[in-house]
Amino acid sequence: MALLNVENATMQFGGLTAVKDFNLKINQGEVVSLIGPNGAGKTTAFNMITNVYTPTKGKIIFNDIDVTGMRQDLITKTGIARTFQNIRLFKDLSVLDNVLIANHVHIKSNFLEAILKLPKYRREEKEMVKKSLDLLGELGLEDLKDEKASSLPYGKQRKLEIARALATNPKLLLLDEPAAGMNPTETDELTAFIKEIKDKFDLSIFMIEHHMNMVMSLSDRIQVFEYGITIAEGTPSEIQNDKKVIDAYLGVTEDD
Ligand SMILES: Nc1ncnc2c1ncn2[C@@H]1O[C@H](COP(=O)(O)OP(=O)(O)OP(=O)(O)O)[C@@H](O)[C@H]1O
Repeated sequence: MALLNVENATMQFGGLTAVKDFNLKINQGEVVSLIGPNGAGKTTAFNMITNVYTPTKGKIIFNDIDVTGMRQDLITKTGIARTFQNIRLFKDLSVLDNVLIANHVHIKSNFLEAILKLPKYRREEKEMVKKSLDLLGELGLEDLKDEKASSLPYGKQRKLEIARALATNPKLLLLDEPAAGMNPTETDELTAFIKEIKDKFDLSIFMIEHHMNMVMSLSDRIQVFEYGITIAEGTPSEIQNDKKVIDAYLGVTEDD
């Protein structure tokens, strides 16, 4: 059984069908990318998987669990983490605090134990700080731990956002346009970073991205959306040579 199975997921907003009969399988260790013109429904597909929107039809099965319509924090606990098109950080908090907050999804102490700072909570908190520092170390961000998130250069903010996602111990990482706003050098660096974390953390990845060099170099498979419908799927070379895709998208994209 694939790690992620999306079966006929459909999302309607009033009279608009943003995504229709979306089917996707991602196996353990695979990188799958979703491409398509602006407004094709890519982010909506992510939003159905993470239940920002509950699909109007269809199912999302992750790791043999039906997560369709499940509370977002519980979906995170099953092992799905995501980043957003527009970076979402606690801008006034430090790098370390940003990761610590994400880590709290796994805290076991109850509310009272936390409020009263009972020994169990204090012990857990100490472990969380250590885990967060270790993670920052593995990602090469440890030196920045005390910096305010908003003071980091853009590329580092992206990495911090990914670090926050990794702090929840995901099996599947969803990246929504991770290279948005990056120049070719930054994009290459991010591509290498994603390859590195994929291996280090044993991840499967589902990514939306417009930078075609990055998509082609990272993806095992690519799925193409147009007007909420899958018009093609295949390996990078199959997609690059698909006439429908060239007409709908590749021919007109602003590439790097
Ligand atoms: N909450 C919503 N309510 C109504 N319509 C929505 C909502 N979210 C998305 N849509 C519509 O669904 C369609 C798909 O949007 P979506 O953001 O998923 O596209 P996208 O492929 O991610 O685009 P982009 O590349 O520009 O991010 C668009 O027509 C959009 O206006």
